[in-house]
Amino acid sequence: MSKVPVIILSGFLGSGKTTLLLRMLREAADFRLKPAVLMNELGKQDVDGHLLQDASPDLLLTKLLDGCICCSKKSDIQDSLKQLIKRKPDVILIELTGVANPEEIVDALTEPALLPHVKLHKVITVLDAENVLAYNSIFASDRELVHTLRRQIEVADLLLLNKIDLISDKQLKSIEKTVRKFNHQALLLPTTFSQLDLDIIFGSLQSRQSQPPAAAPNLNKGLHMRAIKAFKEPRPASKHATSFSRVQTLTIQIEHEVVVTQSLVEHYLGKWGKSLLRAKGYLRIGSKREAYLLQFAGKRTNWLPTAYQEAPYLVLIGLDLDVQLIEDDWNKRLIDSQTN
Ligand SMILES: Nc1nc2c(ncn2[C@@H]2O[C@H](COP(=O)(O)OP(=O)(O)OP(=O)(O)O)[C@@H](O)[C@H]2O)c(=O)[nH]1
Repeated sequence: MSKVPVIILSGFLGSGKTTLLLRMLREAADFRLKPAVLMNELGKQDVDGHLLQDASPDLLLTKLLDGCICCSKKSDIQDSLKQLIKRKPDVILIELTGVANPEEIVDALTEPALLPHVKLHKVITVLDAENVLAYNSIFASDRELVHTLRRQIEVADLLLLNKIDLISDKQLKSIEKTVRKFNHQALLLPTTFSQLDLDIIFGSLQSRQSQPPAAAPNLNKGLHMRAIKAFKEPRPASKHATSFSRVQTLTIQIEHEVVVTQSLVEHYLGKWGKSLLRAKGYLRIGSKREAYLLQFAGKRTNWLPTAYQEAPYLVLIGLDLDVQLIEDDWNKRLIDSQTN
């Protein structure tokens, strides 16, 4: 079965994520797409879930309430997504809480139970144009939050600079300049009420329904909207790079009998510098062939003994990774280590 594309919607509280999601649900049918939604809210009360259900009564919707899935509810992501996948959606939309780091969710998609079933399509970050420049000073005492807000911008494939009805042209220019310092590659669209031509998001997706997908209609031709930088889909570099996102995931499958050393793996991971955001995997280490769970984050590598018995593998998550180069480098190191 082909992997279900996943679109992650991130952005600070009140920026316009649900407004965008509602729009996407309303227009998905025009692209012959059956979407499913995983919704995460910080509170126990499910306000946005009701809005979605009202707008789209047959919606495949799962909610994770009362906590951010990138920390306390991480273990629930798998179960929720598996439930949705069973219902055979064409695309899964995940709306994060305003304080979530989208990287963490990309990471969760690479867990063994999900990796064969889902692939990242895009990370979309919605920014509140009226407030985005003030966040750094407002939250100066909370470095983690400032970091999270910056990562929401840095890893996005599409940035909506929303609520531009509330700012002047001069402010808009200044925000564009600042945002571009953190992400010069994403498509950056100024919007009001998260209105954009959804062909940008849905256009490359295929319906799983039997009928061939129709040419995607350009529903928003009349919108006053401009792309600040021409959008260029990254070309898949190898069979692994099936994502249309800048955040790429490379899975290296390793033969059962292959044994590696910790230093080989650590040198290998260290080579990719800032472009490597995260790595993890299950590997057999040393002459005793002991199984270890590898966790690499923030340039630190941790090894934990594990009872994992399946075939070893290594997952790398990074920004604009040269997947072919990384794959070739691994194979070369492996051959060198086995022949020495
Ligand atoms: N003036 C103005 N208001 C907007 C715009 N986009 C959204 N809003 C309003 O801003 C409020 C918050 O929008 P939501 O879409 O719920 O924002 P959110 O990011 O989902 O918020 P959280 O669920 O708190 O994270 C709502 O009242 C929207 O109607 C816009 O472009 N301009």
